[in-house]
Amino acid sequence: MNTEAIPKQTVLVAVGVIENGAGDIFICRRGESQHQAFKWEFPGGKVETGETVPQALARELEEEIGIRVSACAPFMRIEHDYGDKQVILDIRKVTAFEGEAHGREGQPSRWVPRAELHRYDFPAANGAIVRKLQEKK
Ligand SMILES: Nc1nc2c([nH]c(=O)n2[C@H]2C[C@H](O)[C@@H](COP(=O)(O)OP(=O)(O)OP(=O)(O)O)O2)c(=O)[nH]1
Ligand SMILES: [Mg+2]
Repeated sequence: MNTEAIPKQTVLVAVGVIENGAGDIFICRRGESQHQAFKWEFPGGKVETGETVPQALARELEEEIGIRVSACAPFMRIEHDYGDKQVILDIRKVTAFEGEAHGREGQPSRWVPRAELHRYDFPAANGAIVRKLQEKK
């Protein structure tokens, strides 16, 4: 069978960049059974059928880190091919939320100063996000 002819699985992912009053960014570590296991990530997840990206982001951030998003704005969009999986990351800046962000599924999580983000091992697709967050304004 010619496997090259089979279209790769492509997933649309809603990703949240969450900042606190001190300018730190919230990140989580992916679990062992997940794609890109043990990498650090900006929380988020797959957009389900019938959902908009902001709806998916609000649902995922409630499920994964226990916050309620009241406003978000487009930040950037990245397409990346991991070989086994192709992802489209629709990254949104969370501009207003309620609740205390925490790893609600037992995953390690922390607030990190922007200037330290590059020290964390993120999935390959995230390089551009980290660079944009660290650009001098
Ligand atoms: N959430 C998130 N996913 C990312 C980032 N960078 C990156 O390449 N990804 C990839 C990894 C996964 O292939 C995909 C996200 O899927 P996910 O595993 O978070 O999806 P989900 O929350 O619906 O999780 P699951 O129930 O399927 O485990 O996007 C990132 O910063 N955050
Ligand atoms: Mg997820």
